[in-house]
Amino acid sequence: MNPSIEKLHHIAQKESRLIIGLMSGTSLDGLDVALCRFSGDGQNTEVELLAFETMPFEEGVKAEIRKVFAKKEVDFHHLCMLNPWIGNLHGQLVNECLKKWGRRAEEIDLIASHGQTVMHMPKRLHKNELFPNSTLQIGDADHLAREVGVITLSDFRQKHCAAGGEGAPLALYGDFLLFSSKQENRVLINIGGIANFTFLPSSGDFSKVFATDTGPGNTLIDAFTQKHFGKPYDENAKIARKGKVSKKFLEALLEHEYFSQPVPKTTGPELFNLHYLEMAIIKSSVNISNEDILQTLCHFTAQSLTHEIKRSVSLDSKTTLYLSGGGMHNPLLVELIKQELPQIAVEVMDKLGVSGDAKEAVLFAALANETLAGSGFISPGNPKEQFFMGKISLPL
Ligand SMILES: Nc1ncnc2c1ncn2[C@@H]1O[C@H](COP(=O)(O)OP(=O)(O)OP(=O)(O)O)[C@@H](O)[C@H]1O
Ligand SMILES: CC(=O)N[C@H]1[C@@H]2OC[C@@H](O2)[C@@H](O)[C@@H]1O[C@H](C)C(=O)O
Repeated sequence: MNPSIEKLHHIAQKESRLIIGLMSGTSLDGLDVALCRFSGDGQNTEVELLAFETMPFEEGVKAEIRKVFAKKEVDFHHLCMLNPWIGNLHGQLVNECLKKWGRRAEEIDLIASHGQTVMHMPKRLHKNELFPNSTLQIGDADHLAREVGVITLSDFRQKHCAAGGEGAPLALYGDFLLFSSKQENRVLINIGGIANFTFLPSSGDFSKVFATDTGPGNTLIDAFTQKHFGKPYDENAKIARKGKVSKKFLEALLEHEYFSQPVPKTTGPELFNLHYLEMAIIKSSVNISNEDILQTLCHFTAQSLTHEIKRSVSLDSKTTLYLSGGGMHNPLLVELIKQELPQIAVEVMDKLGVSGDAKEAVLFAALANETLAGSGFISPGNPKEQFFMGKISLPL
């Protein structure tokens, strides 16, 4: 038997497994690397976050990714070369983390790699009946597996699409396994480039659990700050706080069919980008300062998120909201979210034992744990069918 397959079989049966979860999101700030210890599977899954790092991308790396990121037309040669290059790069960053943590590759059972999303094209966006929901993550996992010398699971979103979903938000599955509670209904909000939330009812009934993207998280705030203020993001909303909200511009931003479509739904910077922003400025025919624009963009993120929560979840005193993702460090955004949901307790994910910055990387590790040792998840297209996510790359 192939020794790697034998090893995989052994790992699946172990009492506990060391899994490294990797996430590189739409903000392109860096690679999130979470070292987790898992035991059990399904609703008996237990996770301990042993170490976490965000390994920042150098400017040159960001520039190479931006050449293809969410672009309708790209240099195909470049895309082809980026795929193995990012796989190797992620591998090197994992090796740096292992060194920092004083761990050897041989101790790690598995890597769960999300890769870098470069295009997300669900049917609701491409509107072409000939083609299915589609999404593309690059950073080839064979290269990553060889670079680190650890079996790697990757490309989780394809199976979700193949099974009838849009390929996101996959947070649904990990959130259900790791953070369900019998004591309270939970709304787990993640504000990355795109914002999303998962609703976990205290009944534990999976048929009532859902997750959806809600619109932009930080993506427009970041893109606008980069273009007009030459900074990667508006730290602590310092610039936005100098401006005031423009009602007309906000209304124009909120005027898109996406916001009235039923949940679950996904989106990305393919829709919410600087072009979208410029169109909204033209539509609202306002003459506002860059500071006003940033202030209004914070309102846009907060309102699209909270409107969707209010529309699709019946909120009561037994509901707590937990924040994760980089946007939870934006004090203005958090203030606005709280204002929109005055009756609901708002906490940070850290309260549930996993740091809000690490959550998404931990989630992919949880998906890998389930693929290896569990009985799978209920398929998005057929509630009677179980499905598993992730492809296997062997280092040898
Ligand atoms: N102190 C802060 N003040 C304001 N914004 C902040 C702060 N810290 C982080 N952010 C925001 O968080 C972003 C990074 O968020 P995160 O790492 O969750 O994104 P991501 O994982 O790339 O996104 P996604 O979940 O959409 O894939 C930054 O680009 C910035 O907009
Ligand atoms: C296609 C893609 O990469 N989508 C990301 C992105 O970032 C946030 C939001 O948009 C979410 O849908 C998803 O990531 C998280 C981890 C998810 O699948 O739950």
